[in-house]
Amino acid sequence: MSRLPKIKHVRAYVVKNDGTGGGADYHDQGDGHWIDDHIATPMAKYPEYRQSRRSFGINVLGTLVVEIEAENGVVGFAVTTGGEPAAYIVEKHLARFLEGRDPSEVEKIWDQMYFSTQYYGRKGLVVNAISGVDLALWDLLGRLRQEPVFAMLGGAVRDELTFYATGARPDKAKELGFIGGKMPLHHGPAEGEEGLRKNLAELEAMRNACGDDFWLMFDCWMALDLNYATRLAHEAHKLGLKWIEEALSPDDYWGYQALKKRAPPGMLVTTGEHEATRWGFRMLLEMECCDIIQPDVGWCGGVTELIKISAMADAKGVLMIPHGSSVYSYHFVVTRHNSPFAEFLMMAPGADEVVPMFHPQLIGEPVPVNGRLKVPDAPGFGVELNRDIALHRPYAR
Ligand SMILES: C[C@H](O)[C@H](O)CC(=O)C(=O)O
Ligand SMILES: [Mg+2]
Repeated sequence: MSRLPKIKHVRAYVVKNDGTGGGADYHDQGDGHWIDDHIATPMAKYPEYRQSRRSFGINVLGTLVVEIEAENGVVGFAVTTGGEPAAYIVEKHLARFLEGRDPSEVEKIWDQMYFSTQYYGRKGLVVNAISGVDLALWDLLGRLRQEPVFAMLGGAVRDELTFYATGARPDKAKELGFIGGKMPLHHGPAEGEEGLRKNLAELEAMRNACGDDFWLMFDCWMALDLNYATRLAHEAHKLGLKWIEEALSPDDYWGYQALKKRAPPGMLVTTGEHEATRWGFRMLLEMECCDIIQPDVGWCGGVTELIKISAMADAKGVLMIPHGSSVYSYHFVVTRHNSPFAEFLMMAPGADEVVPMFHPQLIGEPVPVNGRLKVPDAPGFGVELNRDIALHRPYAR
């Protein structure tokens, strides 16, 4: 019988979205940032949406902040994306499954959040909102038990994390001590042979700058078709590309299955950052779509669901390297043998220095030094909410 204080209140906030918000909505950056500089996307077939992802609304949702307060005044919180629509779902629908309940009932609460929203949810925004609540609940539980989340997940299996960096400057990432650099693919199929040549020229330039042994990867952000992805994989293999990421639509399980068969031996096919729940990842795993799954813990269902996803991948001999998500993934990665390294998203505009991934929303957010990080052992996820940022609670009850 748990002796924890009951949950008193759930609150959902949004952070003002003005194109310079950053934080958990890391695509919400100002002009001149590498993350919005002609990156290949499924919208790039429309020339007017090719140069900037903000032009088609990549940052329209903004950040969601969920706070869960226990009867004794202890507050757990989490940040993720989803903004105002997710805040509505949290306050108007999900909060009822937490308030008045024991915070240790994570499984039952998750089950009720998921199945009560299944008729309009299952993936995307709704599971994003569920993830935010689940992460805040784990944070609260850690604070109440005075334990870091990684300890509640079974404890660390290694002393520190090692990171690859995602950004437009793998050469800088190498200097900064990362084990690899994942570059955004800049040109999609609509830019034809010339675009393909430019993609390969960028890879070649980075290969020359980084040397033969440094990992280089392409992040294709769902932009390609099977034929283009297969051609890119074979040409890039000659330049030592380690993996081709999220080449196709997340719904195209059949395409991923074919790509994995067609990719050159030794090149890894990775995907999953826009996939959700044990059922979505079961499709990727059973259909043998990829070599690495990349769930985002703030989008795939939270820690409670990541436990199940990770176990399935482990049993299949597939690595799980979560997408971005800062401390929320670090606490998980350090506890699992099939997550041997982690991703760090370079949020400096030029991708040339290490800055906190979710700045300015988290206080005390740890960053890798020389590509390495010891996960802090403060209670919960070990970070505090920056109360100096403008938080807005649109659906206060
Ligand atoms: C660089 C990618 O287009 C995206 O912004 C981030 C991502 O997919 C990743 O970190 O992985
Ligand atoms: Mg990616």
